[in-house]
Amino acid sequence: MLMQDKNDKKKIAVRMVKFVIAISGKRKSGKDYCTNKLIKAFEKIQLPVSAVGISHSLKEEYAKIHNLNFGELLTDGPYKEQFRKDMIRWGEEVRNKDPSVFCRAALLSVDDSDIVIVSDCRRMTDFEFFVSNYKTLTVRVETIEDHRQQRGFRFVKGIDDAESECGLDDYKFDVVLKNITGENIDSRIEKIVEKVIYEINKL
Ligand SMILES: Nc1ncnc2c1ncn2[C@@H]1O[C@H](COP(=O)(O)OP(=O)(O)OP(=O)(O)O)[C@@H](O)[C@H]1O
Repeated sequence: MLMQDKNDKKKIAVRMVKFVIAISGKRKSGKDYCTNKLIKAFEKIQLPVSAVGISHSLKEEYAKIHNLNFGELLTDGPYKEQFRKDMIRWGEEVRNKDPSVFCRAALLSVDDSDIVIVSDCRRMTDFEFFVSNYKTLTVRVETIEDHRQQRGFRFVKGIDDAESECGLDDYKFDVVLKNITGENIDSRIEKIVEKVIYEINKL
């Protein structure tokens, strides 16, 4: 289990990955959308890349510990809704003891990819973990407020003003990726790919 052998897992995680693209952004800014674009761009030039999610690993651990259906927890249906509050509470409790626990777990799901995209960094401790353990490019996905709303965003007190949503607002990101609906972002994605290749070649 994650909590029992965390030191072993930390060692393994640090050994496996060559480069991390750490993506953050507000809800519905388009983190997943841009992650998929990046994956395709790397695949096009046959560079092995994996994408992982920190919240995905939290849900996986929560499901294991509570003997729940992990697949159902990943959906937005009523099953997840039953456990949502407790899952958040549990996640906070675990993170308070060990802030990078879910970051490490996320990287453990990677086989042997040189490049890993972490699609949902939300907290300063997430960035601190990746930046201090791996060669990392920090990316902020930004869009226009109206576009977030068109994509389904509605402000929720307690979520959109919480640390998990605002903790990285003042971070100095390596790249700010503008993801405006209707604009072709392919050249911005290619610039990131070029930056990553340049950094990897320096290793
Ligand atoms: N540039 C774009 N053009 C068209 N649709 C977009 C664009 N960016 C995002 N979307 C759409 O907006 C919705 C939200 O995007 P996405 O899931 O990538 O956001 P997110 O930041 O990962 O959201 P969350 O934080 O809620 O997980 C999706 O349906 C996605 O396909």
